Amino acid sequence: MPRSLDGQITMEKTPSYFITKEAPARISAMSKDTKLIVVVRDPVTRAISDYTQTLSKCPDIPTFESLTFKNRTTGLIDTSWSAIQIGIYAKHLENWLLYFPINQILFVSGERLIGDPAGELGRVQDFLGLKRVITKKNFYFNKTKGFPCLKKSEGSSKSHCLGKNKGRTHPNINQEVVQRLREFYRPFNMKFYQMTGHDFGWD
Ligand SMILES: Nc1ncnc2c1ncn2[C@@H]1O[C@H](COP(=O)(O)OS(=O)(=O)O)[C@@H](OP(=O)(O)O)[C@H]1O
Repeated sequence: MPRSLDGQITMEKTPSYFITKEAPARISAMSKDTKLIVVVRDPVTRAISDYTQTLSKCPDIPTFESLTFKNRTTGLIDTSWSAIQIGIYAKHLENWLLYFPINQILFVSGERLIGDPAGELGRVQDFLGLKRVITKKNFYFNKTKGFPCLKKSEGSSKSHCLGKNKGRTHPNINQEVVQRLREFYRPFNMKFYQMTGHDFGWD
């Protein structure tokens, strides 16, 4: 990580940090004061999104339904499948709390990031001790993309939406499988709400 000068913040984004066992110790050894931001969304939708991304690269993979279960008849979920494993947020968070206090971690709601991007980014700016420079005026809803996008900024003639690999259409998943996954995640979600002091409403 490059050093920051006074008045600067160095930021780095790596989605896999949150689930990487060695990451908290390494980051803490680099700087105990590092502020951490984690974007979390409903783990069931997250698993389907993850699967959609893999499917776009490898169209021949088995169905979501068949990858979900170790045993479809007994309903035993395959927790070794990364798409499922990553969504057990409480378990990953436990590992971070061995090295960082909870108030040094901001949990951003993936759902609110879509529904109210300015509100969620307001929380991010507050957490980082920044003036709220990004506000509602910076966003518009792009009907074609189906997501909020950034408005043109001063000096730039272009508005900006996230790329084609963000906001893909998800395949239809068997509702019984979705229900079973909801049951599976419920206790982990409850624990996560308790640990963070925030109900993300994924039920
Ligand atoms: N404004 C805007 N535009 C497009 N997409 C948006 C936006 N805000 C949040 N999202 C959601 O971001 C999801 C993709 O992010 P990822 O977590 O997969 O990104 S990362 O690759 O892990 O960095 C992506 O998931 P999918 O919908 O499953 O593609 C989106 O739901």
